[in-house]
Amino acid sequence: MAYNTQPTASHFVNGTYLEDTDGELIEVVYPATGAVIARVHAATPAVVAAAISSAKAAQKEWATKSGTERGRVLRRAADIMRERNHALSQLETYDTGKPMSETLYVDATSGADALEYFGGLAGALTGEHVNLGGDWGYTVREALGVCVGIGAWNYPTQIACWKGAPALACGNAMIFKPSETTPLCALKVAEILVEAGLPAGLYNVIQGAGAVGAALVTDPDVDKVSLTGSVPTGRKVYAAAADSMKHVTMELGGKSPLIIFDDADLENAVGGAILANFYSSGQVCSNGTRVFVQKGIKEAFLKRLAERLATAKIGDPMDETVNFGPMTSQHQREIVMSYIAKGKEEGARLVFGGAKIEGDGFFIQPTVFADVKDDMVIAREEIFGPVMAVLDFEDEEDVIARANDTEFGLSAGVFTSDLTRGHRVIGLMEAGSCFLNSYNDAPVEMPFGGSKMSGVGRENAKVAIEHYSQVKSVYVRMGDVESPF
Ligand SMILES: NC(=O)C1=CN([C@@H]2O[C@H](COP(=O)(O)OP(=O)(O)OC[C@H]3O[C@@H](n4cnc5c(N)ncnc54)[C@H](O)[C@@H]3O)[C@@H](O)[C@H]2O)C=CC1
Repeated sequence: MAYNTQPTASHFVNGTYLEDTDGELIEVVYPATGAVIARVHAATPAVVAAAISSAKAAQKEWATKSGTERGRVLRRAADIMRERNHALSQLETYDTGKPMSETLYVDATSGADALEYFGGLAGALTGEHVNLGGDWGYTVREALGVCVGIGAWNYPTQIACWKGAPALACGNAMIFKPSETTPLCALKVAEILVEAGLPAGLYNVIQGAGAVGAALVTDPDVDKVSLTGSVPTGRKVYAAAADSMKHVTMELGGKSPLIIFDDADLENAVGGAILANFYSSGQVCSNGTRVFVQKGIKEAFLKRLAERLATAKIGDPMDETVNFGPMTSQHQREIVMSYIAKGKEEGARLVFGGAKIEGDGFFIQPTVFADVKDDMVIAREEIFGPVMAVLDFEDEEDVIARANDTEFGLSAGVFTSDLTRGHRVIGLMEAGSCFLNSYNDAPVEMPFGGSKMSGVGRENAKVAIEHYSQVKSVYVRMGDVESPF
């Protein structure tokens, strides 16, 4: 099977597709060709209200079901996603431009993993008994209510599931607003959940840009907001949510360090640096874009990196042998090109790529700058594209200080064959998601998220349950009440 790129309607609310053509038109562009492949409309206030009221109405009953019952629905949805992986991957490729060689293995697959994992966990959610010496207490893990998920454009299916699965497992409803750049795949997630038996209203998808996101974040009936996006948007959303004391999860940007010591296995270090910079054409929040390479291995590293980059197959993302696709939007390509120009202007040494690939799609060559200095713009700001900055270092203590000298704290990686040193250095990294002799793995069993300006809270793993539920404590007195009056 293959999905139509044009969805049945723009939104999915209360168990079914919903259209309101009064909303602003959003054209969906296939990044590999620049062709318009679908048209949707931003949610009007009426659509936002319908999404919130249906979520609110459905959530109460959902929360009364046993975890096992809720989990069963999520696990069924995971199975359906896996059965339709090819069609979902194709749609994700149309939406994002990421090559099929990635989407077939990472996007719907990772979404299904989250549904399966939290589906399995749902039945195990319990409170605690607390012995108070005669009296006693217990705790109950309760749902928060109506949760809002707001997504970025790089992993639309995955983000829709990483937020939806723990929310639903805990007994919440979820209203998901995809990025206006990639609106298609979340609708399929909603369709599949309903097919798997999810009652209407519990997973709604509405389209739109920042204004629709802001309308959701400020609605008094919304109890929690989980955003995946940039730091500037995170600041706005966090502030807006604070006004009514909503719970938040913030998965924001980064400028993560990858430290390569000269005793590292060269092939693995080069492979790690490639995964840390060029997967999804560099549009990955956790990318290790500041690659600190110890002097002794530097020339060998750069030589082997260039050799391996020259074998990247760039082109039609639907061709399953292609492994490097376009940027997701024309706008993002312009941003990345301006950073490449800045790198040249600041005197970094361009050792690979650096140019647009002419044609209708939004392609850029994988790009590497060497001799980058810590204060250069390309070493300080998140580029969100295929641009690696290689920085030199000699001393362990020095590189730790430099790696941590950033407002971000999403990820960090270390390559070394000295495991004692590896753990010592990783232990000192100010980052939420770290990698030792690896980079960018994101299994659902591991927490994912950042420290410092890169975020608040964690997605995935058992810890996500803490962010989609709250604890009620109940004190039980076994004797008489002693009061002063
Ligand atoms: N830490 C993580 O897990 C990840 C973080 N990211 C980060 O996302 C960014 C790239 O994604 P973009 O879509 O360009 O980010 P963005 O910040 O421009 O937009 C993110 C989402 O927020 C919405 N939005 C914008 N203004 C809003 C407002 N005032 N109120 C509510 N919602 C609003 C947008 O419509 C979009 O859905 C990068 O900084 C990247 O590092 C991306 C993927 C994963």
